[in-house]
Amino acid sequence: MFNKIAFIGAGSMAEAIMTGILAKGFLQADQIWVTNKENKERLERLKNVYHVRCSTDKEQIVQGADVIILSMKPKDITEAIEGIKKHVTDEQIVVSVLAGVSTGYISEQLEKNCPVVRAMPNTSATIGYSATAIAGGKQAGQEHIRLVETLFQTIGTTTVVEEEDDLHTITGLSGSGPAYIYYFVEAMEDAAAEAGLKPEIAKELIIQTLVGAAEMLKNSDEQPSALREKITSPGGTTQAGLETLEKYKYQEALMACIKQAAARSIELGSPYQAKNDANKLK
Ligand SMILES: NC(=O)C1=CN([C@@H]2O[C@H](COP(=O)(O)OP(=O)(O)OC[C@H]3O[C@@H](n4cnc5c(N)ncnc54)[C@H](O)[C@@H]3O)[C@@H](O)[C@H]2O)C=CC1
Ligand SMILES: O=C(O)[C@@H]1CCC=N1
Repeated sequence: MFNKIAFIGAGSMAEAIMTGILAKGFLQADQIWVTNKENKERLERLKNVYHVRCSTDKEQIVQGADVIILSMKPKDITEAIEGIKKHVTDEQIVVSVLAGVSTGYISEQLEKNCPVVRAMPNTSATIGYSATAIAGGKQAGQEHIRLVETLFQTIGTTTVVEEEDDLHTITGLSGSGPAYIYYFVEAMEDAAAEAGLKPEIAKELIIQTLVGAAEMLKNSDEQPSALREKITSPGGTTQAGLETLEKYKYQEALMACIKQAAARSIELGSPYQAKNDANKLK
């Protein structure tokens, strides 16, 4: 399906995606080409660990790639596109995993008619468990979106959204989401340690509790609130715990967290809106 994929940006997200692709055998290592801004040591490491092709020669990276994955920070998008645009053709699919930046801006900077697709994965891609949301830009047809879905399905699930602007909320929800879970686990570990539990015992119990709750959410027809109520015996331990969370406004804090992350996505993308962007922020 794809003969060559080019990553422009060689950071943690690019690494997570390429790890997933390689683990699934979707592409061979020598079909994955990677470049970054100027960190040759980092490219050398990726080459040694994953046996992918690394180069600082942008033409060599981009030429003949079926898909070009933009995976730099939003602030670097303009310079990165400047570095590759003369090598990009209308036949290539450009995929951006950048928070906030619109497909319209990317098309405008590329000065090409190639399809641009925006994807928001998360780092669980590393083990094939990303929840990736995808939205097509103006030049992207259903066939391009489907091809991009096929690619991202190697690193987890894909969900196509009609409204590109929904990706801001999604970034705050599932793009950043794993970090909130890890933060939550840090607190559980600290609480266990303070109470004198051995870290390895606590870790095993915490992880299985998370996996079990996730599987319940996935497999049960019941709402999260109903599942919660089943655990909460009147006057019991769970009630005591939940009341404490309520006292600390836990739900309010989490909702504010997701809203703030989404607002930050809008903010990060705001310098990079296309002049004539149908997807311009309302
Ligand atoms: N880390 C995460 O969990 C997620 C990140 N993202 C998005 O992925 C993107 C990358 O994030 P990370 O991998 O965490 O960042 P990172 O800082 O680890 O990596 C960024 C990479 O871009 C390269 N770069 C910078 N300027 C460049 C240029 N002009 N030409 C070529 N390469 C250039 C850097 O050298 C570096 O290799 C961001 O836009 C972020 O919004 C999306 C979903 C999840
Ligand atoms: O923190 C960030 O900006 C990126 C986007 C989603 C996850 N990490």
